[in-house]
Parts: sequence; C-alpha cells; structure tokens
Amino acid sequence: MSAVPLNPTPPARTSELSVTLLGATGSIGSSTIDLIRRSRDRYRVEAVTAARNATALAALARDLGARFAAVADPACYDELKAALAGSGIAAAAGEEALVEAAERPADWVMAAITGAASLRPTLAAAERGAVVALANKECLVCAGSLFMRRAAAAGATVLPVDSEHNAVFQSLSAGTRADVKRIILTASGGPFRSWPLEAIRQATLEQALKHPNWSMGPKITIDSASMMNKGLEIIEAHHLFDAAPEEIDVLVHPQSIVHGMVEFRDGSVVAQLGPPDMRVPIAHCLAWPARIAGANRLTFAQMTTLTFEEPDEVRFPALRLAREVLRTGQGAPTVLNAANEIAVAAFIDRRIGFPHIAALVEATLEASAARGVLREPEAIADALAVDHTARSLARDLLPEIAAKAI
Ligand SMILES: NC(=O)C1=CN([C@@H]2O[C@H](COP(=O)(O)OP(=O)(O)OC[C@H]3O[C@@H](n4cnc5c(N)ncnc54)[C@H](OP(=O)(O)O)[C@@H]3O)[C@@H](O)[C@H]2O)C=CC1
Ligand SMILES: CC(=O)[C@@H](O)[C@H](O)COP(=O)(O)O
Ligand SMILES: [Mn+2]
Repeated sequence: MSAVPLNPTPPARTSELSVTLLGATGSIGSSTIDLIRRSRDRYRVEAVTAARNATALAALARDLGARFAAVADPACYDELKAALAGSGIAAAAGEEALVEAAERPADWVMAAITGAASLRPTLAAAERGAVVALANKECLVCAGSLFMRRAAAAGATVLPVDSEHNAVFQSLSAGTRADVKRIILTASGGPFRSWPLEAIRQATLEQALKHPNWSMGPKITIDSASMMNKGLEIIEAHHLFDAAPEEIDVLVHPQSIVHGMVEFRDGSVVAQLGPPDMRVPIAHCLAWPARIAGANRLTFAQMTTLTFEEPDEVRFPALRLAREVLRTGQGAPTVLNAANEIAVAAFIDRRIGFPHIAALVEATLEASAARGVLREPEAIADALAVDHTARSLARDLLPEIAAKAI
C-alpha cells in the first residue's frame, strides 16, 4: 500500500474558497449547499450543474450567486436560459458544458454527478489541479487507474467524500502507510440485510428504495440494496488508497455509525465514527485540513449496540461480481459499472426484477469476455468505448434476462 489520496498537501487558502458543484441538484449537492449556506462569506460559488432539473438549478444558481450553470441535456437549455434571464449568470447545456463548468477556475470542486457520466467533468477539474471532493465512485470503477494517474500528474488533490473512504482517509493519518495491515469498509447491509434469498428475489422497487439509514439518490440507494454499492466501494478503495484487493475487507454494520477502519501492524484499529449524515464527510473535505460544523453530534448514551457481521455473497451476488472483476482487471470493472447502470435504470423503470440486476451484470461480463471487450483501457477514450459497448451489450441482453425466472 502506498500513500494516497493524492497530494494530501493543504491547498493555499485565501479568505474565500471558490467552489463548483457538479451534480448540485442531487442529494450530495444539497448537503454541500447546506454547509455553504451556513458560511456564505467563506465560499464563492463559481459553477453549478445538473442533468435535466433546469428550474431547480437556476434557482440554486441565483441564490448562491453562481457565475455559470449547465445542464447535461441540451433539450433543457431553453428552460435554464429562461429561468436565468436577467441574472447575469451564463447558461449552457450538453456534455461539453459540464466539462466547461469543471474547467472554470474554482479552488474546490464537488464531484457528485451520478454514474460514469461524471468521469469527463471530474477529470477536467482534476487536470487543472483543483481540489476534487470525490463523491462519485463510478468514475473510479470505470477508469480508476487512468483517473488517479492523470490527477497525480496534474497535481490535483483528491479528497474522498464517500463516507467509508472518508473514514479510511481520516483513520490512515494515525500511522504510516507501510504499517497498514488492512482497510475495513463498513456496509449497512441495506433494506434486505436480514431477508432470506427467496424474499430478496421478490423485492419490489419501493422496498429497495427504503434505505434503513441513509437518505440518498435513487441509483446509489438501489446499489445499497443489492450491495453493489459495497462492491463499487471496494474498487474505489483499491484506486484511492492503492490497496491490493486482499487488503480491503467489508463488514456489515447495520447501525452505520462506524464508517470505516484501518488496522495497523501492531493490532491497533483506528476508526472514524459519525451520524449517518453526508454533511460530516463533506464538511471534512470542504474545510480540510481544518474542521467546520457538519451535522448533529453522536449521542453515545443513546447507542445501545454496535454490531458487525460478515457479508453474504450468496444472497448478495453483486459483491462477489465486484471482487471477481477486480481480480480480472483490464476492462472488467468498466463493464461491471456500465452494466449495473443499465440494470439499475431498468429496475427503476420496472422492466426487470431485483435479482435480474446482478444477473444482467454477470451476463454482460460473460458476453464482454467472449467478445474480447475486456481489454485494458489505455486512455480515457478507451474506457469510454468499453463503457459504451458494455451498455449496448447489456441493453441487448436485457429482454432475455428479464424473462428468466431467478
Ligand atoms: N447520496 C449519498 O449520500 C452518497 C452519494 N455518493 C455518490 O455521489 C454521487 C451522487 O449521488 P446522489 O447525490 O445520491 O445522486 P442524486 O441522484 O441525488 O443526484 C445526482 C446529481 O447528478 C445529476 N446527474 C445525474 N445524472 C447525470 C448525468 N448523466 N449527467 C450530468 N448530471 C447528472 C443530477 O441532476 P438532476 O437533478 O437534473 O437529475 C443531480 O444533480 C453518486 O456517484 C453516488 O454514488 C457517494 C456516497 C454517498
Ligand atoms: C453514505 C454512503 O457512503 C453510502 O455509500 C452508504 O454507505 C450506502 O450504504 P450501504 O452501506 O448500505 O451501501
Ligand atoms: Mn459509501
């Protein structure tokens, strides 16, 4: 294990930090804005982005005094432009507009667009040497080695926002990297943690969207229910902390109070605890290496139990698939992520059942291997080409998988 996150050298701070929020209208975006609103004199908002939520984005841009607002969907441009009329805030639309938002000169960029769509804008922020608060994990699963290499070459600072990785980042500072024995990511286990396999197979969309502890966007909430989220997080930890797969363990911890731990050579285990509120890790990244107010405090006296159990890869096959693609390497993680995005969208659209999510991912991995799609991406364009091919393979396989009784 070597020393990452990248360049943990505090950025030069002026009295005001300029920030850009990629995915401003989402769950992470809202939590970040809540923190910014509490100390308006400390932050200046450069740019904000969304996918299609133009009216909400315009309202945020006006309220925060942003200079630039962009939506991914060109069809939403007119709505954004009209909602920003007279504000002096520039409006833009399309994939390149998201990259333009990330390229604008903000000190700190929150990367909170869902999915591999985040890759190009997040990389654009990293490549100009910004401090990147990385909430999005799919960009590392899609192209982690390339992303980390290019961010390092540009002198970017990548701060992990994902609660487990933020906890590991904080815990790592208790020792030297050479003395780290293992990294432990905790998992809530999701809404189906204690369900028998037969019941999980019948799980509905409404049941899958009921996360026991965290309030999050729909895609990550479904990933938590299938435990694909933890699989993606193993791959995320591999890239962020340069950790070998066997150095990363997962423990199911239904209370979501201990977010991550690091075990050192001497037997010491250092953990970060906090309420299940993303404002805690976001505040850590926003002020790093200083500290600001984040969320409500933990009340230890009201905490009756903290429990830990091994994850079950039979009831949650997505975890096994993520471990397998990490061993396979090359383009396999890219395919896993792309197929999972297609599968989750299909489940949300009620086109497939819950167990078909992992089944579609597995079938797409097999088809990709058979067609030689799993080659190592040597450039971001290669990773995006693998992502593209995997998505069309998954779409082609979808009717056959949906018809299967699992
Ligand atoms: N929520 C959480 O607590 C946590 C989230 N994360 C990660 O952070 C990221 C964001 O999650 P979350 O905030 O929950 O997601 P949400 O669905 O709540 O928000 C996603 C944001 O990204 C925008 N967006 C979605 N798709 C695209 C696209 N294709 N192109 C451009 N913009 C897009 C949305 O815009 P619009 O509103 O227009 O749809 C919205 O602003 C994910 O990668 C997730 O895994 C990690 C740890 C915890
Ligand atoms: C808040 C956060 O970091 C999520 O990734 C969370 O961990 C999801 O919960 P699960 O542990 O159920 O996947
Ligand atoms: Mn997480």
